[in-house]
Amino acid sequence: MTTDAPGLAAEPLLCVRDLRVVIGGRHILHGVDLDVAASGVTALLGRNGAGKTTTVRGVLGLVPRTGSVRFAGEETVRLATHALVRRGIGYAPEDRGVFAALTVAENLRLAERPGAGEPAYALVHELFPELRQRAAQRAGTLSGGQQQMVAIGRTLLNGNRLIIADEPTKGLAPKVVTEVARVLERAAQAVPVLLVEQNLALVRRLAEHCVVLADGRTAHRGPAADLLADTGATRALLGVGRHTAAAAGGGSDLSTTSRKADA
Ligand SMILES: Nc1ncnc2c1ncn2[C@@H]1O[C@H](COP(=O)(O)OP(=O)(O)OP(=O)(O)O)[C@@H](O)[C@H]1O
Repeated sequence: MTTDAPGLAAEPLLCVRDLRVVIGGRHILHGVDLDVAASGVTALLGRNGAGKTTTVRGVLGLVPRTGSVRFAGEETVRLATHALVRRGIGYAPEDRGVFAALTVAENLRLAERPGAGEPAYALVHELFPELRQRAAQRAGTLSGGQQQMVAIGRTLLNGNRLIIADEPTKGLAPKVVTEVARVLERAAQAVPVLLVEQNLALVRRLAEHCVVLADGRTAHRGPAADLLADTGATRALLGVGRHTAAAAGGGSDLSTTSRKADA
């Protein structure tokens, strides 16, 4: 199930093969295969502790890794993080990384990257007009959804070719999850997104393709809709039944059905 790229018509933008990560002598990833489509949203799923965040860190060169990480046709596994960032990978971390005491405009200004050309404020404001309206507002006073707009807006400023969003809905109320879904939907119109997510309703709404990790390995790859329609597969791979996987709105949170391995 993991040898080719099921469901991807065009050459993937990001192509990860046999990614392995060892931290402090502990084998965390044992061979992750992952393709990110050149458009739209690809979801990275798995129970708590499956290795999703470590995979993202491996792709970004934030942890020592082996295997192959091809980005836009170039092998990058030996590149340092700053070189990967320069090649156009934008990262929106799990905690959003927004500076609460700074205004929206200041948060965006801090994300400008020298050498990346003119910052794409026009694109950011076109996708998220609210960020222009709230330019002078302190980011700490924004809603969770608006803060996510800032986090994603920053990744769009520098002409990035891929955005990695790490659990953007974690800990958010259902209404805010809907807001974040709209943010991601708009962002994915401009740039392909790799979405690490536990909320299956969001995955159902946004993602065409998905990759499921289990115990540091790729357990499944294919169209997201097919996986979420398959009760047996969602139960086996993610530990949830159909009523949960198919639910609309902000529910279907994998993190409520499995516990952190290290908790
Ligand atoms: N720096 C580290 N040192 C030791 N073990 C680690 C380290 N980082 C992650 N791990 C372990 O590796 C495994 C995978 O963790 P990871 O955070 O990648 O999983 P995840 O799928 O993102 O989980 P979650 O959904 O809970 O965020 C877990 O057992 C975790 O405890």
